[in-house]
Amino acid sequence: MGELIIEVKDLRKVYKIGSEKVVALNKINLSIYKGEICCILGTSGSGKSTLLNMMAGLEKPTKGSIEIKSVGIEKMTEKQLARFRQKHIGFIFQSYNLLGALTALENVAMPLIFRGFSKINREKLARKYLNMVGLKDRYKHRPTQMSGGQQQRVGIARAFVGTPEIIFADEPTGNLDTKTSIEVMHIMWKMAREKQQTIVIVTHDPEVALYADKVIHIRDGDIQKIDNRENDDVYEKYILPYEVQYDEHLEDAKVST
Ligand SMILES: Nc1ncnc2c1ncn2[C@@H]1O[C@H](COP(=O)(O)OP(=O)(O)OP(=O)(O)O)[C@@H](O)[C@H]1O
Repeated sequence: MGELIIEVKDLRKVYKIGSEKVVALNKINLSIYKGEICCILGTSGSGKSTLLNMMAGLEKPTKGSIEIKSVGIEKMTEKQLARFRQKHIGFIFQSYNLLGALTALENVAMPLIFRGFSKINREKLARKYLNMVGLKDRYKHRPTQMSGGQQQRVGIARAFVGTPEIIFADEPTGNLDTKTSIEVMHIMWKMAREKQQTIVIVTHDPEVALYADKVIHIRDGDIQKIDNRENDDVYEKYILPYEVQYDEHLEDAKVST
């Protein structure tokens, strides 16, 4: 089965609003292995974001445990958590969360500051990752000068640039049209596979879940079922055909110029 990277045991989260209790997660048990592309799929209010936030150590559970690389993160202090996240985790957000005053290059280079890279190496790596997401000609652009799809590609480059072992993505295609969503899923899939990184994606969109090796169906705070797919299956069904189509477009472009 490979190396266990995230293990969630008997996880429960109850929010209290005044005298009312909302059970956001009931009793979640879950194992995620190194290199898996996972989707947490469910409708609005099912508990997806709560689960992701707890796996990322952004919220504390009411009960239960979360182990990442065999370390119980629910027991860590805020300072330990911050260091742990900087070292092992990348984030991708629905609304991109880029810094508006910075260029694409500066946004991507940002996580490398905390990892102790020199300025020259930060910029070199940031350029490499912007090239990988197809933004070779956008280094100097600021977020407002880019489309949503381009901004999310900057977000992806920023999440991957420090080669974290785990990437958490909360509705990464939530603000994008279908064509751009496919593009973004394609890029994330390829980048994660290249270095055997693990991705956990929260989504309400079954089309996004098509790219996952593991789909965790969640409803009313409970896991309904978990579907596992063969890695090659996703590649042959969704990645390869997209590349063939993309290459054809390139060929067309060559012929017409
Ligand atoms: N900070 C909070 N305080 C009180 N209740 C909360 C809080 N966060 C989430 N909830 C409740 O917990 C339940 C699960 O919410 P959660 O945001 O995890 O669902 P979701 O599946 O991510 O939905 P969405 O896609 O709409 O974000 C919901 O009933 C929600 O109202």
